Amino acid sequence: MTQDTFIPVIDLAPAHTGNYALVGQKIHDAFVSSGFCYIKNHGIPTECIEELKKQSLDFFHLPLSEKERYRPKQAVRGFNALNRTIMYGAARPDYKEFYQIGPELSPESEQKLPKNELQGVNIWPEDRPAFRDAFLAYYKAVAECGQILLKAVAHSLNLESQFFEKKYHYPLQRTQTIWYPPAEARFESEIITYGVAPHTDYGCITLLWQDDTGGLEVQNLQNEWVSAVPIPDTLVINIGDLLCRWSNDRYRSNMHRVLNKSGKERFSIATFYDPDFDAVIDPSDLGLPETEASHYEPVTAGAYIMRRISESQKKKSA
Ligand SMILES: O=C(O)CCC(=O)C(=O)O
Ligand SMILES: [Fe+2]
Repeated sequence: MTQDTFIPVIDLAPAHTGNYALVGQKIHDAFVSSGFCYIKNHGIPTECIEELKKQSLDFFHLPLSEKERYRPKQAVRGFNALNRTIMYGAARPDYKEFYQIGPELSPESEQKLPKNELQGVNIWPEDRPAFRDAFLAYYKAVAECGQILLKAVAHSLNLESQFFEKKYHYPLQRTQTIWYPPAEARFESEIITYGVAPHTDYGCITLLWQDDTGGLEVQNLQNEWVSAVPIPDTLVINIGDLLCRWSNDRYRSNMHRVLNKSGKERFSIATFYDPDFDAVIDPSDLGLPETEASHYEPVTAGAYIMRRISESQKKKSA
């Protein structure tokens, strides 16, 4: 299998006009093998991406003491400095800085949900309204793309196209702009310092925009690392452990990592587009044939994601 077929480029254009079948078939083929694809015609305007990139790089280039004013009070929202986060199982913290925002619920919606740490308000640099505007514009645009994509994913699993919509009333959407500083010297020691250490994502679906630097690598079926080379005007899409579980292991949540060997800074925007906190994730929803047992008990999306986050924190302090 060549790299092109391992991480195929899928045109989302038909799905924008309601034709999910064609896109769904291609998504199915990608998600059963690599769990990754690129999508073109994702619908997010180039200016929207470029503006968030500009605003974010301006922010990341500020002195650390200035950025630290926006460090998280809760739910990892705001600015997270280098060495702040460590991937589960990793020897060292990730060599990246990131700024994260999440959903802000109306008081009525908040009341409907159990109190949880993923809820909260976003943190914004008060003197940078253009940063906030760019972030929120992208947040909305990428959610629209996510909704269309999920209709195609529903089709790919022989589910009605509204299947995911019903589980995404107030989605757990976390969007991060990520800055990987130039890091050549980091390869001299025997323990590699990853931009992001090898991992699978926790949730359902990840939509990633990456600049032209390169560095994202995905494990192939022989457990070798292959580059997810930057392709202009595309997003990289991958599934996480929760959709793998929901699909009763039909779809693969694949290992990936970031190694910024370029000697230059790298910039990406990751969106973890996950269901409602109280959405029940049950493989039986697929309408499994009698001969196929469900591999997993039902679990709520929020409980599952919180458990994965806290397990990772336990390993960090162990
Ligand atoms: O920045 C990237 O290319 C990927 C980041 C990633 O895999 C993650 O944050 O989970
Ligand atoms: Fe990831």
